[in-house]
Amino acid sequence: MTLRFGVIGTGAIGREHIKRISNKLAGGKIVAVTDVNQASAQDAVKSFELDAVVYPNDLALLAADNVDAVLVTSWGPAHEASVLAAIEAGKFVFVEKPLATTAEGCMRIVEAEMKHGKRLVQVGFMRRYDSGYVQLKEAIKNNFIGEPLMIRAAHRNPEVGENYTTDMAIHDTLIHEIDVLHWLVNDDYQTVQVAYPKKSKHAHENLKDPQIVTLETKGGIVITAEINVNCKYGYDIQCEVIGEEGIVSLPEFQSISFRKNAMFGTHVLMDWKDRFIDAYDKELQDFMDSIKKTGEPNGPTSWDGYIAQVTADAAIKAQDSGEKETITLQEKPVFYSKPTEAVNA
Ligand SMILES: NC(=O)C1=CN([C@@H]2O[C@H](COP(=O)(O)OP(=O)(O)OC[C@H]3O[C@@H](n4cnc5c(N)ncnc54)[C@H](O)[C@@H]3O)[C@@H](O)[C@H]2O)C=CC1
Ligand SMILES: O=C1[C@@H](O)[C@H](O)[C@@H](O)[C@H](O)[C@H]1O
Repeated sequence: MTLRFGVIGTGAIGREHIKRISNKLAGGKIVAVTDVNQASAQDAVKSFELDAVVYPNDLALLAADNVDAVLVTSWGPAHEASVLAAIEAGKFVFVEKPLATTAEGCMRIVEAEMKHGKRLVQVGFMRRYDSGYVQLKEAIKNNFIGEPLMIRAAHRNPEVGENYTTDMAIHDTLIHEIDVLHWLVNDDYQTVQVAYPKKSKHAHENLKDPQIVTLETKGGIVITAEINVNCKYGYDIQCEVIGEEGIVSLPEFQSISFRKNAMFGTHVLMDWKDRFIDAYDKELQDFMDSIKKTGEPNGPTSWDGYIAQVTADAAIKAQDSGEKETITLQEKPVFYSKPTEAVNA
């Protein structure tokens, strides 16, 4: 069975996912596309030689009988409405982060999905599929370093545009650490605080960069995450878990080493699209395979999207207050507690 996809949003990541579903992965086909910028949707069909219909909007696309699943890859503020409409239409949804831009919006999706009665939605938190993070999780689970005590993480981009604002460091960038780090240690967040070191001369006038975010988990683990989006030298993701008996670290992205001009070194990636390329492939392949196998997606859930948004909201509050802010989650519904495959365990 081929899963027939409609794509809502044919910008940067929408096109990346169109390419991988059409040319690389097994079991999916793009049959419909839409974008508020209709020229972009038409261009995607032409550029990727898709046998797909261009629809004027998400609702028209969702009404098409031959669409089994949608990729929601539009701008964050548009996600909630498209995801709710897709659930209403009974279609499977792969939605890029954020699930919705408010915790209330995420909760509306959670409630709609529970009302539907089975899982339809997977959120694009692809790091859970990255082999480095998977190895870290295995090591922690197997007690290789004893109880984890601290995590040091960094999310560095070479540069960002003028439209990148201080709060985006949380809801656009840190959101990946927010999701993957509590999953890594199987714990919940309790508090968050944000500090601003000396500002980089490369940060534009209204952007506070870098930022240091400190998260404490209920189990007492202290996480410090550096967000540094003008680091200049590359796209660099770091994670080190310090345990009672040892330390485990995220592997560096593999690249040849070189000896040249009196230097020994290795290359650092510049583009986020390359760093997690395997993880993007795996998350979408898993989305298709698990739907075919079990009738439900297996990856990060709407509840995971809700956790990320509540935590991001508290972190944004902490950016303004300078105080330690409490992270208060509602109780996890049984609906999202059933055991799933490894990635979500
Ligand atoms: N998982 C990851 O690593 C990444 C996730 N993202 C997320 O993916 C989403 C898209 O990001 P990009 O592709 O970088 O943005 P983009 O700006 O390149 O593309 C977004 C597209 O959505 C379209 N759009 C906006 N509202 C729409 C609506 N209501 N209906 C249909 N189309 C609509 C825009 O016209 C644009 O073509 C964002 O939520 C972003 O946070 C982006 C990059 C990486
Ligand atoms: O989601 C993403 C982008 O929005 C963001 O701009 C990058 O910094 C992230 O690492 C990437 O994964």
